[in-house]
Amino acid sequence: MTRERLTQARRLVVKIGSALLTADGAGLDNKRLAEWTAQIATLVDAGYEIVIVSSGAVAEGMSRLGWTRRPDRVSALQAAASVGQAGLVEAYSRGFAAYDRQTAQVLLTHEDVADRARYLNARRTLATLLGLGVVPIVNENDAIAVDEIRVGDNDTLAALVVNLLDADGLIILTDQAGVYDADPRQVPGAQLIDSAGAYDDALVRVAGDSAGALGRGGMATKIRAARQAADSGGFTVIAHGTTPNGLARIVAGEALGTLLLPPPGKRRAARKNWIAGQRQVRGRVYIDAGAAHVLRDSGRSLLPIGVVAVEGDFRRGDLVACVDPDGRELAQGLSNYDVRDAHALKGLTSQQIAARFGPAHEPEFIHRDNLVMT
Ligand SMILES: Nc1ncnc2c1ncn2[C@@H]1O[C@H](COP(=O)(O)OP(=O)(O)O)[C@@H](O)[C@H]1O
Ligand SMILES: N[C@@H](CCC(=O)OP(=O)(O)O)C(=O)O
Repeated sequence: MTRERLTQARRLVVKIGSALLTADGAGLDNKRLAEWTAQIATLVDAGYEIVIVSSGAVAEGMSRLGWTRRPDRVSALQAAASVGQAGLVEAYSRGFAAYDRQTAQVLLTHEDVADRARYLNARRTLATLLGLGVVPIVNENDAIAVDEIRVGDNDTLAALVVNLLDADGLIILTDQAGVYDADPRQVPGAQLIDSAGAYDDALVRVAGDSAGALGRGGMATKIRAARQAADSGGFTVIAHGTTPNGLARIVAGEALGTLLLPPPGKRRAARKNWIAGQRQVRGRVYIDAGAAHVLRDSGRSLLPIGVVAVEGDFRRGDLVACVDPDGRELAQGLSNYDVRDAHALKGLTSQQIAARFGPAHEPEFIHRDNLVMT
């Protein structure tokens, strides 16, 4: 029954991890890659819109450069990624050319989804490519991404693309048949989970964060990605990438891999997804019990009168966290004030603000459209 919704999906993000793509440090596994391109080309011919989020740049670069050990130095990793990315896209475009399909390389950093204008640009470009019947191949722009602007792992990047494009679902192909009730590499008798709610607490306990030698996040980032995809109403299937004709079978509703479903009725507005996808919190806003109550229960804006203290260095439009009187983070949102104004305005009523600072000041500290509960 739950698998039925997969048969209605049309726009999909398919994430292929390093663990699968690279034959144990010996460069790209071209045979597997040919199988995925064949499957995806067939689905696109049948009317599906598919974005591939592909890892493997670092691993392929290492192989091309003759390195056997993953370097620790960031600059060496970035060099390997730039060498390998060229090989990666070459391999995909060769694969799809056999089916008369064009591919496009789209390299993103966190800044491309954090900055509103760049986010909208990325969305428009990807949507235009899909409209043209092109298969976008997305990866993180590892050559220039340093920690501060990095998404960090491609499971999360793929979920961001799901949110960006309002995709119906995410299929994460990896080197395990799905999510087990314990890490199958550590626990031999572990049982495969057929389906679960993306937000089920039990999932977090079963997912170790140990990745393979080439992967980055292990199962923990995949579960987090499923939650992020669920926030825009998308399902996630985590499945083994070498199952014959696996993608077509998954979208036909066959019980392959683990299906993680969004909670019923959950579909956050694209703008709120964008806020939730932000990583860099620039400040903290301590709110009183009354403000915590209206934020939690009535979905209203945060007004300065409910703010007790502020800290951090933020400007208007930056992301700040709202902390309740018990010290728990309750929400995140985009501040209407910079930190100096915030200090001056905290605790004041809207009338006091208008009287002291003139009507130009926005009455909300964070408008409810720019606020996401955490
Ligand atoms: N509960 C679990 N179920 C399945 N795999 C798990 C689980 N917990 C941890 N893992 C590990 O996660 C690994 C996959 O993550 P990773 O190596 O990052 O792959 P990829 O490169 O495909 O992202 C598996 O090989 C497995 O050892
Ligand atoms: N962007 C990196 C991969 C990062 C990553 O998340 O890897 P993985 O966990 O294997 O999907 C690369 O192309 O090498």
